[in-house]
Amino acid sequence: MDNHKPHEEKKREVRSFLMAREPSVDRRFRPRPEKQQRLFDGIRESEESDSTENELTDTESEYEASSTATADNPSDVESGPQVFLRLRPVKMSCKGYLISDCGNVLVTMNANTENTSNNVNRMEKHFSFTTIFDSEVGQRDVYDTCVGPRITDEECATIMTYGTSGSGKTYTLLGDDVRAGIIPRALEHIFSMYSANIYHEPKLKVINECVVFLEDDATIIEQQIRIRLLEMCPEYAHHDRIKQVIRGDHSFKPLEGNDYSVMIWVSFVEIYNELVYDLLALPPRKAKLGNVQRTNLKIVGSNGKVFVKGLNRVFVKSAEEALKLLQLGQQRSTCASTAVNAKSSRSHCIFTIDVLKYHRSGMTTQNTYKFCDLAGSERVDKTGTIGSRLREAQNINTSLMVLGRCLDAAAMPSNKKKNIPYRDSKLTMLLQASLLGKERLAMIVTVTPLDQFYEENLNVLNFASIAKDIVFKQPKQKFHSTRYSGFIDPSVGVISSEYIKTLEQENLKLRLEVERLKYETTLKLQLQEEKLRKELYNTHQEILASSLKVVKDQSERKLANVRREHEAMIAHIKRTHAEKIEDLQDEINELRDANSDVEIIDDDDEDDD
Ligand SMILES: Nc1ncnc2c1ncn2[C@@H]1O[C@H](COP(=O)(O)OP(=O)(O)OP(=O)(O)O)[C@@H](O)[C@H]1O
Repeated sequence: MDNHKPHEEKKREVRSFLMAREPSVDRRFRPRPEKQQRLFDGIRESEESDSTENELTDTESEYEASSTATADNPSDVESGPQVFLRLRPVKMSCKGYLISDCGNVLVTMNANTENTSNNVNRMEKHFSFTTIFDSEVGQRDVYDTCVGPRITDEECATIMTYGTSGSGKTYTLLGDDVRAGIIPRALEHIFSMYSANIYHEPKLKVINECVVFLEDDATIIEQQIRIRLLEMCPEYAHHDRIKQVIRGDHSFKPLEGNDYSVMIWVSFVEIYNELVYDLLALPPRKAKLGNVQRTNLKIVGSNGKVFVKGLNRVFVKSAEEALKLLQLGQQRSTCASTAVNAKSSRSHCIFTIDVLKYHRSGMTTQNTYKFCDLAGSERVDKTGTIGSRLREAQNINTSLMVLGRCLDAAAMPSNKKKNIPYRDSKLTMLLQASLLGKERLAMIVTVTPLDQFYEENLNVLNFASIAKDIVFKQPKQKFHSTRYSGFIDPSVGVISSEYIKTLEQENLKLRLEVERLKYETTLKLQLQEEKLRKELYNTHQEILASSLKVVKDQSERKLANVRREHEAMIAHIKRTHAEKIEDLQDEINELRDANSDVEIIDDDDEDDD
């Protein structure tokens, strides 16, 4: 149970460690307030009756100020981010870190001058948390305290792990093959909770932070993307065992009711050296896993919504599929061996689970769970980091510093609130919704309780203390209006008479609509037929007229030719006959002449006789 009450403005003024300070800066020249103030004035007011008052004067103020003030109103704390502390198991216990008797305050003190660069850090400090998980606390309890209630209550939440390199951030989120982390548990929890109403087709999708209904061809494409990515995933041999372990650890209850359908999508994004990459990007066909071309994606802000443009959201049907994709993304993320962690994450990674719940009323609620594995803060001077590791570390530290500034601005009392500098880093841009209090924010701070990390741990704890002071309004649930009647399966569970009535009305409406459409279609067809017939007749007439004309012309031409030929022939025959007549006349004349000669000769012959 938490004991804080973030109400007094004075509380912030008495702090001496709000931000992690660069030890090399000479603090003597820092600007100081003109009016000197006694450090614990604000605390004494609320602690008048406290008998331990005098013992408090040589410690830092954080714990006293908040713990005493908040005991009477714990509900106030619930409205801010929850900040948990998890201590990594170490071989040798270290006296510098102690958990107070009340169980939610970490007391640090280090007399060893080698581990601290200034006197302030050597002082005893008290840091309070929502809950502290000692090194013996297992993954199950961490999940049940930090994440489980958010999922059971169906609240959007961002869960981020923050700490020095090697302190167990990735372990807390992912776990190992035996001790599942909070993400596998969350996936099992979600799929168990909605098991009866999981819809196995990607019909609704969040695109640019809006819920969109997918047509059949888009649904097929989404299924193909899902199958292709799953084919690339490494075989997750331990899944069955992990599933059994998780089910043994928790008893997730299915939600009651059947008047909704649920579709679940996952996405995985990496911020490396201030560039944003999609860890679930689909490679071009034939490209191997290692050859995936990484494209830097843009973060877009529109109408108060911030999203990564072109980020692949993948539809999943089971916790196993989602885990496979998580592993695939994990393989693609940037990690390297450093002085403190053999497999150190060199980037910030955000794994997002979107639960789209379509209600029969036509409303869709969107619950988003973001799991953010922040890269470890690092003292580059101590670890001797060089080259590309140094550049990574500088980028990591810068974005964490901006996150700290955002938390600091968000923690300001409302009358002193400044603009929160979200835009100063990609990480804070993406976490804007949770930093504004629109989504629940839980921060799991991981610490390796060893002397050698004392100063880094103090920075981390200071950072956490800022987050603890933020007060948010109650987060709102995201609603979308999307109509699609295909989701509800009436065969599931008991059907209410109201539901049947709605369906009958819907049915009647649809029948009438079908009749109306039929009538309209028939009318349209008839009109079209008539028009076509007319067009056909006209065309036919035109063709007939033109062919008639052609035939007429041709026959006239032929007739004229025949006539000419006949006339020529008659003339020729006439000429021939005239010539023949002339010849015959000539013959007749000759014969006549000859006959006249023969008569004369006969006369002479008679005389001779
Ligand atoms: N609570 C824990 N219980 C058991 N082992 C742990 C715990 N915390 C961390 N470890 C182990 O410590 C090692 C480093 O942890 P992890 O990789 O999670 O660190 P990290 O904080 O993510 O570091 P980095 O920022 O460099 O990526 C891992 O081998 C992990 O198994």
